[in-house]
Amino acid sequence: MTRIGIIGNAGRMGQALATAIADAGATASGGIDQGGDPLALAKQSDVLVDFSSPHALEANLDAAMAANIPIVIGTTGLDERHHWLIDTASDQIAVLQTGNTSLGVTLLAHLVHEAATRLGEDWDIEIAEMHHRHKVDAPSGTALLLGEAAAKARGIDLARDSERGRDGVTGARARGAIGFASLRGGSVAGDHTVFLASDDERIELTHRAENRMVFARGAVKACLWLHGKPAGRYTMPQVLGLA
Ligand SMILES: NC(=O)C1=CN([C@@H]2O[C@H](COP(=O)(O)OP(=O)(O)OC[C@H]3O[C@@H](n4cnc5c(N)ncnc54)[C@H](OP(=O)(O)O)[C@@H]3O)[C@@H](O)[C@H]2O)C=CC1
Ligand SMILES: O=C(O)C1=N[C@H](C(=O)O)C[C@H](O)C1
Repeated sequence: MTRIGIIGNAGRMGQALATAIADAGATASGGIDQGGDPLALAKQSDVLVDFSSPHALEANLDAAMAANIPIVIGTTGLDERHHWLIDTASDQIAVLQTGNTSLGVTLLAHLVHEAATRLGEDWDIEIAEMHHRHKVDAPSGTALLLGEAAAKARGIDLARDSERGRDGVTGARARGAIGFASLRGGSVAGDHTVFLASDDERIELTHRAENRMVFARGAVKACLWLHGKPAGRYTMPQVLGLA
């Protein structure tokens, strides 16, 4: 039985992961929260799964490398340095990082890529997301992942060509930009809509997570798939056979 160590154990995702691990016939080898020892956890695990905080990422990657085991990173709010750390670690161990581990969002990203490839720049792309009142980062990791799918299809640089947090007299939207809007409230597990808006018509591609088990099941699938894989940076489409 694959032993999965949970980082962010007592959190909302940590609790969902415990259920998903048992449902999949794997074993939770233990779990840590803030102040816990990721290396001790890694030494008693076959794979780590991290749904905690960006502040924890470096120590978690170091622990996975020291124990020579793979790690699945679901934590969002990552910046360029975090991605550099992940790229560096993936020279040594198998790493999978994604803003959303659900099957539905993984497929949605494919659909967004397809739509953005086929529709020209006169179709404006806007991404709206809504999450529960406790969420601390915006835009969501999923919104950024969907934005990346659209940007890749259009051959643009998302960091340069996006419009985030409009407020006041912002001027008209820039042609070709990808816009983001974030709502927070209640207990919403995660809703995302990608709007493709042209003159006189509009397409809306939406995913709604009804609860966190969709993320937890996908994350456990990723853990089981990653166990035994050589060093490298892997993706959810690979895990789910959609690549
Ligand atoms: N990729 C995906 O599919 C999904 C990603 N997420 C992301 O996962 C993350 C966690 O979400 P959620 O479970 O809702 O958040 P919670 O706030 O409920 O849980 C976070 C957990 O991480 C722990 N934690 C904080 N800092 C550290 C640290 N330095 N080392 C170890 N553990 C730490 C917290 O412990 P303590 O209470 O002691 O601080 C807490 O138990 C977020 O970034 C969220 O966006 C969420 C859902 C799906
Ligand atoms: O914080 C959450 O809850 C979620 N975070 C992820 C994100 O930032 O996209 C995934 C999911 O939408 C839930």
